[in-house]
Amino acid sequence: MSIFQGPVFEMARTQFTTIADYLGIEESERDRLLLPKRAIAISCPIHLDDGRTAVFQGYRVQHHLTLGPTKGGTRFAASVDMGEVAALAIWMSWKCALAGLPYGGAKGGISVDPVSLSPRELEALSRRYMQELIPFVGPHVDVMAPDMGTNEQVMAWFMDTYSMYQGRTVNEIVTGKPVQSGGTEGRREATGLGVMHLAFSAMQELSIEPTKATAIIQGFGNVGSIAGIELARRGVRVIGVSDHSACFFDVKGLDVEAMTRHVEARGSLRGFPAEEFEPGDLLTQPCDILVPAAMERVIDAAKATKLRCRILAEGANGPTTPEADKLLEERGSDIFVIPDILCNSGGVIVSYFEWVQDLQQFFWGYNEVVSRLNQILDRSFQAMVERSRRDRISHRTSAMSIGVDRVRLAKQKRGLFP
Ligand SMILES: NC(=O)C1=CN([C@@H]2O[C@H](COP(=O)(O)OP(=O)(O)OC[C@H]3O[C@@H](n4cnc5c(N)ncnc54)[C@H](O)[C@@H]3O)[C@@H](O)[C@H]2O)C=CC1
Ligand SMILES: O=C(O)CCC(=O)C(=O)O
Repeated sequence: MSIFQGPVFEMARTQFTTIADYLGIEESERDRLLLPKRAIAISCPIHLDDGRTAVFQGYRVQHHLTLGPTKGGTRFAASVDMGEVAALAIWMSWKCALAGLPYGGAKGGISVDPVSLSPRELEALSRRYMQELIPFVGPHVDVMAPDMGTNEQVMAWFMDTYSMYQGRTVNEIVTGKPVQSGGTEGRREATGLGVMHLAFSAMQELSIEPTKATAIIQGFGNVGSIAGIELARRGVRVIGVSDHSACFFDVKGLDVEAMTRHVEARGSLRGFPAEEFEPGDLLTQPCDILVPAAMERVIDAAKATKLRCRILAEGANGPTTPEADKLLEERGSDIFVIPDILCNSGGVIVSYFEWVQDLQQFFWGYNEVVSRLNQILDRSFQAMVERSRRDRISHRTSAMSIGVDRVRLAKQKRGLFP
């Protein structure tokens, strides 16, 4: 029985089969491309504040080693298991290849609700996780970054733990660190900035005037809040916002800056002074730009038939199931999908810039980071749109096939040890 199980892994497998069929990849080559090279499971014991010892299950999956080190975020969430992490690592591979980054994909995480831990327990768990993974990571082996439930502070603890072990500061071991500790300008904002930039590219394609456009955002953490702020700053009316604790909808527009301040002060949107809305109905309200920026699989077949957005900007990884994808394709071109591996690629692109700066000990300014980020996003967006038009395929099939093809060609050129 495979160690990679569950609906999220099955989704990554189904998507890959669609791409492999489209690219005409032989059956014999498919497992080599899809199955992760390394999958590590660890147990992380820590002392809780009440004196008890608790053991948390952690994972790290490194998908392929063909193009360079592996790269990807670390997720702290109750849902984390080997299957979910493996799917996310596979998606990282196609994402990095689409952006032209010299990485294979990786992802890791701990099965824990980080909100249930005290600050001291969170630090202990973060440090223990990195410590257990020291034999399997390195600046030229596998480079972690933030994902759901982790942030700049967790990255600083990872870097410090690894550096103490090495006896010197090794900034390049993780990205997404605070600027004060070897991080880059722009990484904290990068994923949300990329979502906004690509939503603007899509609006241009559809001749939508941004100052007349509306947006709905599900998930108000790093990705969702920054995407919301950046859209609003450029004149888009954000009419719907939710997180795990509360949901708001107002056609007149919501004050996303005030919402961000509320989350910074209180940890979530709970208690924000506005009228609450039924979260189950948020994604299907009419809007120009819909940004799922929380969990996987929130747009299933039932939701797909009811979506009333013009642009689906996938800030989250894997928000749309393959069944929903089929239905969206059947609806023709009425929804412009910006698939996750493109839409949220701003994060890993600026992580790449951070790694390069750390290796060189030579740091860039914010404008340089954003300008280089936009260049890569524009190149990927154009490549996706052109291939999709040329071969009459969906944006997801187009974007993923560019990524898969690049990994496959690199593997073919390197050959197999006889
Ligand atoms: N942080 C990054 O740089 C990147 C993140 N992503 C993806 O973006 C998504 C969000 O990640 P982050 O913003 O970093 O995480 P985060 O931990 O900063 O925020 C997650 C947000 O989702 C909300 N949420 C959780 N369950 C929800 C539910 N059932 N309904 C509505 N909201 C819910 C949380 O309350 C929180 O506001 C994930 O899919 C992640 O893999 C993708 C690329 C890069
Ligand atoms: O910044 C990175 O290295 C990875 C970010 C990430 O986890 C993702 O793109 O899903």
